[in-house]
Amino acid sequence: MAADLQKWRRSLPIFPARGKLLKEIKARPSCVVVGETGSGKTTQIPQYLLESGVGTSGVVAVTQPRRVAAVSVAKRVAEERGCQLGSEVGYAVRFDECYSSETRLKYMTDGMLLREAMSDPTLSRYSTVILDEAHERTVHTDLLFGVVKAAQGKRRGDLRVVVMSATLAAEEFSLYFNQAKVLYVQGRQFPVEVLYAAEPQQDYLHSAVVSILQLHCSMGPGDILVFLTGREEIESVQGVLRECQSMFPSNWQGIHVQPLYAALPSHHQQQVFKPAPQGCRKVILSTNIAETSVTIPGVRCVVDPGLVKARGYSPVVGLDILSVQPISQAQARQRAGRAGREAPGSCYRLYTEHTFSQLRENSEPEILRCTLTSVVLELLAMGMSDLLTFDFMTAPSEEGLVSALEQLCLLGAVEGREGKEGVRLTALGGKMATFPLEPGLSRAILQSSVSVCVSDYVCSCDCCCRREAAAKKWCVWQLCSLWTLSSSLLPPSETRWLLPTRRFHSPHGDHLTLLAVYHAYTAASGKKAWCRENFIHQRNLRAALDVQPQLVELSSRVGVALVSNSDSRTVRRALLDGLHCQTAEHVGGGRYRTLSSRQEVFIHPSSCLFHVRPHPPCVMYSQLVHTSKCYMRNVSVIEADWLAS
Ligand SMILES: Nc1ncnc2c1ncn2[C@@H]1O[C@H](COP(=O)(O)OP(=O)(O)OP(=O)(O)O)[C@@H](O)[C@H]1O
Repeated sequence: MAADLQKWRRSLPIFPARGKLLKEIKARPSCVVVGETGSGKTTQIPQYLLESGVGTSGVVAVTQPRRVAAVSVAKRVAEERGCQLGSEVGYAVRFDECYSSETRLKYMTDGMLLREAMSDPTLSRYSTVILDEAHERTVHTDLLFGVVKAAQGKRRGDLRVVVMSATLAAEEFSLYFNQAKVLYVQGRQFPVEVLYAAEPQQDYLHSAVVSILQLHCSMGPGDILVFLTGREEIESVQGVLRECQSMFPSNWQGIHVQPLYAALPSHHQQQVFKPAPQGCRKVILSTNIAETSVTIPGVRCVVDPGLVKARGYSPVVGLDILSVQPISQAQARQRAGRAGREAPGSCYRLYTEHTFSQLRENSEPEILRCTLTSVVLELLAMGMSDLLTFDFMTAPSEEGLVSALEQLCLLGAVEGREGKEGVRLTALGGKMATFPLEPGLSRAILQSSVSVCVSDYVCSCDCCCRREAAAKKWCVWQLCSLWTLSSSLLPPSETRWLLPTRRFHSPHGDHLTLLAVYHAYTAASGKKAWCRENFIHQRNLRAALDVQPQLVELSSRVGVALVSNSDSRTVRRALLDGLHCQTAEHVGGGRYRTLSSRQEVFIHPSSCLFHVRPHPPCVMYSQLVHTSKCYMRNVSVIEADWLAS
């Protein structure tokens, strides 16, 4: 096996360029590598560096925009090197780490490296930082550009930076890193035939289902990867396929569906990399998290409806809204690239060639289209008190920065002059930055820990967490751990009202419903059977619980005692401390208006408050999603007079 893999490595398009790449990369502090998808950038360049001895002077970090890619690529590279994952090759993603003092090559999400930079701005542990999939321009990658450049400019002249991109538009990266040399890797591994719809499709979900069924009947061996926009769509397509299978078992029995989306816990995501059961064809229904870096073994065909759910800042609401948008041409190429990784493949675009030509070439940098509250908190935690001097590759708008500062001021995280210069992080802000959560959630945890003190004891270990739950104590921090995976814990919205989980519905809303599910699960004796009966994903719930000890540890690191509360009211008030900008009042007929911007919003059908009558007069929510209307997700009832205090 190891010998086969070595042969395979030598057959990759990047291999002939190995010597030249190493020479160029080692000769200069920064360079940009551009290569087609599948040429071998992500898996091979870090190994070449390791083999040339670079890892001995410090760890080689490779950043990825997404968890699933960081974990799956680390596994693959460990396999290619014949080592155990966590030894020479490891990974670090939010709430899941697998590396040791032996690790020389670490795949990590861009967010994780940024967190390390907060306590170690010169990244002293690393000899080389490889910023992969740079063309995606996630907020965290953009911030890392500034962080590594600043580190090189200070005491780390020896820090080597490699920016890797699959698009030819490398000039911007080169200019930013002081005219860094651009190295081109020729060739892709296998051809991918791209086919377009002859006419625009009215209903892309219907077209996706039809394409899957037709391909299943007509194509040879190989798996199918379908890009959809979110969990709801994935589950509805999965449902339709299941119905087809039960109605026409002889035709469709061989289809083995695997969902893949960000809120699925890591181990669940990793299932898609396993082969389909004997005699079956894997059909992977995925969001855009499978778009870059990942190789899903067996995939020969991609179905691409050309859409993505992305967040965008709404100046009207003053918050990010998730909505479905057309992808860019670069994304479409990345998607097609997933089909030609192990053999020639094909990609069915469910839109016309004309539509493709109208798509924007590259995605707009995320930093230009999201709220900057977390970004500003992270920058301040890294000691960048003058936001105007931060060397952004693409600077966000001044209004965006000011509005983020205002939000952080309201959350008690910053103090100082009104404006962008000379602001300081408060002690609370410093603690908030320690948690890898939205600033509002961190604030809620800290607030409940400090002032909501009806606790009977202080929790400091994992088994305490379970005792708290058994005693049905309400803990904001436990809730936050569930929240990180809330969208994958409960059954899909359209069936939720018919299911036994309905009995956990709290009249106070979704946050306490989640806690009620958690309490019932903890108290259940046969947990597996309980989850089956209640349509709860046990592994997802366990993954959420695994987050708890980490929150406990982070809290003790900032000198905070996590406490429990005996009533749900106190928990909601603590949550409101973090979410007070995300509140709305009922104005009649199920219509709500946000208190900050008077935007019209509705309770999402997945919420346990959706059917509640009369409508709660005042609510807080954790997210806005725009589909046919603007919906609030994860909604809880609050009392209007709490807002005044
Ligand atoms: N988990 C895996 N299983 C099987 N083959 C793999 C796996 N990961 C990578 N490969 C093989 O290695 C090749 C190179 O992958 P790599 O991720 O390094 O390419 P890349 O140039 O970084 O592409 P992209 O930008 O699309 O990620 C793939 O085309 C595939 O053939």
